[in-house]
Amino acid sequence: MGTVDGFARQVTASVGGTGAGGEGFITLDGVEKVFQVRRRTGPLRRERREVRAVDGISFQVARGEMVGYIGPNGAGKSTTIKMLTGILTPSGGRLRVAGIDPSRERTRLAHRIGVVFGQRTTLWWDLPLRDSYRLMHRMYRVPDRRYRENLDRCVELLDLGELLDVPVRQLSLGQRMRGDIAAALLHDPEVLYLDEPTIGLDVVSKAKVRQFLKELNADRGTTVLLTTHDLTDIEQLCRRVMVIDHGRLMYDGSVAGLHAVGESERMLVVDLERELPPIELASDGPGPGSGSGAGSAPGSGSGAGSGPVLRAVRVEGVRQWLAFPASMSAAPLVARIAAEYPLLDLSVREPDIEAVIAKMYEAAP
Ligand SMILES: Nc1ncnc2c1ncn2[C@@H]1O[C@H](COP(=O)(O)OP(=O)(O)OP(=O)(O)O)[C@@H](O)[C@H]1O
Repeated sequence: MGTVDGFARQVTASVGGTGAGGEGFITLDGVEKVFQVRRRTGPLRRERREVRAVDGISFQVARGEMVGYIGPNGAGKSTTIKMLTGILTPSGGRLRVAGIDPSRERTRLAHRIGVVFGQRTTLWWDLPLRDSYRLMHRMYRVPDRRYRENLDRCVELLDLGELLDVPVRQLSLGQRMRGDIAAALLHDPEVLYLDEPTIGLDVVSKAKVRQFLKELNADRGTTVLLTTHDLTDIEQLCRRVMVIDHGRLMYDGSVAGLHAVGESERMLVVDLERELPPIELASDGPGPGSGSGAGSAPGSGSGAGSGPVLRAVRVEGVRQWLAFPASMSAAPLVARIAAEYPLLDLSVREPDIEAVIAKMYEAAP
């Protein structure tokens, strides 16, 4: 752990984006959460054990920021969010959201925050969406006009028109998620916590949710803290990302910086017109097979002087998996491949969070 701690200090110091001085809109200062758990160790014996779910985390988020909060399973993400909503009380440290201590003034804070837990719904299972929203209107005492405006906006942007009279239990996961996001926004919260908002969604639903969040943040200046296992969510939505592992902040900085620190790789998966030797492209020159049309057979050489920036790591018939540094833009590589190889189809795969974090550990001094 010592090495990793040293590494964490190094990356947060060098790439960190918390900004010194002043109080953030969301501020955590040495926040801890320790759970006491009992475990049966024999027929009559029970052992008490401490789980340090959050272990001294400090960061600040400015008003209007959209920040990714990522980490492997059990890292402490949900526990942090629960403390930020006031559901859980920290065991130590100081925490403020919009100047409010969440666990002490949970009700007051509730009017200023919205929460979406992707794995659970805040909607009433047997009621149509419209009725759940009416109940929330009353609960949060949202002025009528404001409520109607917010509802109309969410219905339009989240494409909920056809679904308002459908009981929640009959909605698909993607429809329910959009319904939940609308529910979290009816009272105009200044902060939105999203815990896995795209989990289990298909590509189209994910795109809808992401587009909506982008617009929400841009138009309304809503501060967003986003927890996800999908790095594409982070790539598309957040300029800043924090990584936690074992309850500690491992990294706080840009998404590109995360890839650089973790030396992670993205993958282009290409389908070619015919089987070819493994593709390799050098960073500073035309790829192999220049002048090749569909009829030529490009070789696997690379430009002089530098190593390959993209290389095939797997070949199966006409399909090749081409790895390249995740900090690089895929666009110029795609253009080169399309120009130089007989390309039929192509997709980009993002590295998963576990792989990026594993690389961070490997890279730790
Ligand atoms: N109520 C609880 N009682 C005891 N331990 C808990 C409790 N809630 C969480 N933990 C433990 O705290 C640690 C962090 O859990 P948490 O749910 O915050 O992780 P996470 O990063 O959100 O994980 P995931 O990505 O799997 O949702 C885990 O070891 C978990 O088992």
